[in-house]
Amino acid sequence: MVSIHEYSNSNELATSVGTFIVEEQNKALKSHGKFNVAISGGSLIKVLREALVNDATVSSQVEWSKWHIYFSDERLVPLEHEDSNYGSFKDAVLEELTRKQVIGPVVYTINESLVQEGKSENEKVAKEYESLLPDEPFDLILLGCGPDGHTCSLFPGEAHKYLLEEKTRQVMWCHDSPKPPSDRITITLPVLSASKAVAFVAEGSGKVSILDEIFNKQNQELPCTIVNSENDGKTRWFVNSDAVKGLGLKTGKYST
Ligand SMILES: O=C(O)[C@H](O)[C@@H](O)[C@H](O)[C@H](O)COP(=O)(O)O
Repeated sequence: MVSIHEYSNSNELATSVGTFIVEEQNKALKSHGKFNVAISGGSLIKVLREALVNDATVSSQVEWSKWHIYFSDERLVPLEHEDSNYGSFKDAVLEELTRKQVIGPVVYTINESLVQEGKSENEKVAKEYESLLPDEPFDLILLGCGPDGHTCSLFPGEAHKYLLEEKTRQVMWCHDSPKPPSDRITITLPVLSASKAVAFVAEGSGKVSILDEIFNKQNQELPCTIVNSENDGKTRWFVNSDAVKGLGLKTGKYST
């Protein structure tokens, strides 16, 4: 069963996400001495800042030097561009670690020089990024949920079916993303299915109707529903009360 953890307050939600991440970190360190985690862009990054940097209890337990951080999807723009997921994560978290003189994680970015060469290099960017992925399954993949039910840069609809149907490649690319910017890379469903744990974070009243589609109507055309179905038992959703208002879902707090 997919667990849904609901919080009325955003700080409480962030603390809970942070506690969960530390728990997964500790399991990974015990089993293989490092923590391989993939993160998404969008509002998740603000939650990560709150959870892993601002929250004193959680941040004191994060062993950053043992983290290997990848991006579950990345926008194909220069790393300093305001749309770059790496850039947002750097501004929100990495710079703060530098300021505090914390030994930081290893962070795997796209090859920026290929991005500058333009769309013709998208496939190469994806292939190179795939070659950086860990040999073993991810310990944790952290996801967001778009208002159309996309996650990573796996979008619903005919035009993007090829992304969902990919069975061999671990990283795919697209040049017509419905959410700007248009050119992106994304990990694929087999990578999500292999991951030891998967967690979504979704906040705000703007998510109610898509969460209704995902959880109540179980719309199997939606990437988020597919991830839930393929990863049943190891998937958690951290939501705030506004995002699930009136949906009648069975929710409970996360506990270790
Ligand atoms: O790079 C991206 O755009 C993301 O990885 C994307 O999949 C995001 O997680 C969702 O669109 C949810 O975004 P919000 O949490 O901001 O709604």
